[in-house]
Amino acid sequence: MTVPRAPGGRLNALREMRRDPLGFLTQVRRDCGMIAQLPTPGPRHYLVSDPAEIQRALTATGREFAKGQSRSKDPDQPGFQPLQRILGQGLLTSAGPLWRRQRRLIQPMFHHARIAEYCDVFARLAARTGAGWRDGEVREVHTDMTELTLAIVARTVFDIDLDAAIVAQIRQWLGENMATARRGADLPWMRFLDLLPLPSTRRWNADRRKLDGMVHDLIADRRAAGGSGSDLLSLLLAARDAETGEAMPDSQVRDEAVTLLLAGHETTANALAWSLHLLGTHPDAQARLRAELDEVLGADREPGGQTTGGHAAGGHAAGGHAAGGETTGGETTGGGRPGAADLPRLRYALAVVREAMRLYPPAWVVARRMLASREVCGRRLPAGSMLVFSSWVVHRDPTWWPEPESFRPERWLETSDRPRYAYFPFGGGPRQCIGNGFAESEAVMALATLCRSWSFAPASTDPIPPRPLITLRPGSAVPMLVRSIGP
Ligand code: HEM
Repeated sequence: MTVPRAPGGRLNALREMRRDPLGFLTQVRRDCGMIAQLPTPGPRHYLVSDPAEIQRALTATGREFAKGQSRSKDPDQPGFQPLQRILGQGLLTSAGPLWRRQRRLIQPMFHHARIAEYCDVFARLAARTGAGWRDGEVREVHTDMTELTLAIVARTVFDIDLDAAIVAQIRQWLGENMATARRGADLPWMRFLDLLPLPSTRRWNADRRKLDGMVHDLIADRRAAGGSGSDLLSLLLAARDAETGEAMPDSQVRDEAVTLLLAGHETTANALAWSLHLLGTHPDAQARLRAELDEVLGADREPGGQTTGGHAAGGHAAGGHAAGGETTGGETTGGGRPGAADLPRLRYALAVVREAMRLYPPAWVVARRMLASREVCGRRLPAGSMLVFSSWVVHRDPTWWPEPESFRPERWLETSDRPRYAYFPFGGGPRQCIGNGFAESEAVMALATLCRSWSFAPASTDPIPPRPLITLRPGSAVPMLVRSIGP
């Protein structure tokens, strides 16, 4: 049985896929069913939308699937992935024994007990973000959430401050280079543009050199200080090869550090920005969340996350005016701030985060290369084929989700017999996101802290289109009117 192809002729389909990837993939699923061949040049790409097949591929532990495009059938060879150009051989993009060793080494940073320790930092830094706001002003919350999540990962994983130059450099890199980073993702020949002195390539190279220099300075500082802390850099610097006893080369430490700084904040920032947008456009859900926060954290609160000392976070107001919600700078004094012990009871808050990631999955597509010929959805596919799993498509598939386009956090509090892999924002199997538990706790803590002291309403009626780059970002500013909630 042949696999259906995206209709409309290959060139037209390719143009459409590049113009509107989300709409195109959704249409292909609708027209062709659970499996369809995509119009990409080079190795064959198949869109697979059956949760059982997605589970089979992602959770396979043998030598059947690998990450990245390549002609190689060796699972230890990392194939091409656009992100390698910035992340090198870090955890996200490496393969084989290197990946296994590094995953074992880094995993303890993300153990449950460790995340519980981080919860206080999540809430404290979220309160600091709120402390920089004024009652009645319009905030661009995607920028605010990006600064917050970057500060969180910098503090928890690296023990460095938001004000550090490297944090500013990462922010600049992300702002200016994300489109270049995706170069070659679906048109392999575009990778050769890297060899031409285009302005985008020159900017990319200059920014990358700057970023590398900063990471190497950070490594040198940590090494000079004895590297005995419990943060990731100290852990990587202290690691010794079991056979040779050698330390990890600085280039590997650099790749892991940049991977975690990048993978650890961009995705969560998107999840939080979409969550606030959805709460703003669904006042009932926002009211229900606030009722849960009052019940779990107590009704006493400080208006607008009022603060009492130190320095408030700088911010990105999108206009508006100051009116009350005074800050005197610094860390908030508490006022019923959530902690790790509250997490199990913040069920609606978690439901909001999960529902936001269902509708706007930050990692909207995951792919695997087949190392051997096999049957997928009843069709035999050749070795070397790329299977493409789009959480955007599956998370909105009416086969699994009643009213798929509606924002309904309640669905996460109901029992359901939908297949496990009808929802896979963090991927699955051995290469599942290492920051899965970290990200969910962080998002719940941040949302609980902010929504406890502030209400959110959209400041514009313009719809916010999703922008599918490497992550699914809001395609425009997300301006929200923030109002301080009195005690
Ligand atoms: C809402 C937030 C997040 C989402 C949606 C997300 C999503 C994902 C997905 C889908 C993958 C698997 C990719 C694949 O199989 O090809 C992944 C891997 C990864 N993520 Fe996340 N992530 C999030 C937050 C984080 C955080 C907070 C960190 C670290 C602090 C992190 C670090 C990583 C790393 C290192 C990998 C590679 C793991 C490996 O291959 O062993 N992520 N993430």
